[in-house]
Amino acid sequence: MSERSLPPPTLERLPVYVRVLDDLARHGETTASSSRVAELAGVAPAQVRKDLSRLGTYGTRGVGYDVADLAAHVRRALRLSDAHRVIVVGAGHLGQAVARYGGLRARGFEVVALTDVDPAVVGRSVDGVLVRHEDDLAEVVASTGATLAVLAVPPGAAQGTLDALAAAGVVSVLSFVPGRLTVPDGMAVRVVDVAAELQILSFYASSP
Ligand SMILES: NC(=O)c1ccc[n+]([C@@H]2O[C@H](COP(=O)([O-])OP(=O)(O)OC[C@H]3O[C@@H](n4cnc5c(N)ncnc54)[C@H](O)[C@@H]3O)[C@@H](O)[C@H]2O)c1
Repeated sequence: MSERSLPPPTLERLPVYVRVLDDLARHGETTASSSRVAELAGVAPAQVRKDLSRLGTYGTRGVGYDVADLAAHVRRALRLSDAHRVIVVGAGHLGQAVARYGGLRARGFEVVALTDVDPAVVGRSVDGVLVRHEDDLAEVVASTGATLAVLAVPPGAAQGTLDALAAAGVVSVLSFVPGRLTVPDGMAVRVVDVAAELQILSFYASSP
């Protein structure tokens, strides 16, 4: 199976495997069985074997997987071997928090610019990264080589900025904006709706 056509649930488990394998490597473990990876990832061992076989990786019977090789393989499947340059669109509360989050760089994502329309923030720097005017988006994408964007604008500005990102050549967007978006052709958008997630949790938190 081509990595382009991995089932979404498998794709969503891959970052968990990367974290688990990195932890094992940090603790000096060079090989790991599927059961060990499964235990640390909170997934069934058969599921781990199935996910990894979809990437064309198979452990050695009685030995397991080579931790470093497997981590490199999963990273390649996630295209994490290349450093990804990220633009944050909307330099408000959330956009600035994302740009300051050191965990992104640690995982291979470099925030290369923020954009905004508010003259109060355009020209400022957030953790050493310049806030550019949204009107310059195409030039910012071209000059930085960014392929990913984080969308953190008010809902009313979301569709326009998403379309502008597509026109500028950005192919993957993580959106924090609640509500429906029409995804331009050829673009992948993942939406994190914090309030909706909390609403789901409220179902578990309250007694009927
Ligand atoms: N703050 C949170 O905890 C949180 C949580 C979940 C979701 N969200 C959502 O994330 C988005 C951002 O939230 P926030 O709290 O950072 O808002 P914010 O008002 O602090 O920031 C939004 C920024 O977007 C800028 N902006 C407006 N139009 C723009 C455009 N066309 N191009 C570029 N920038 C533009 C504004 O000038 C502002 O700086 C909102 O849609 C919000 O609903 C926020």
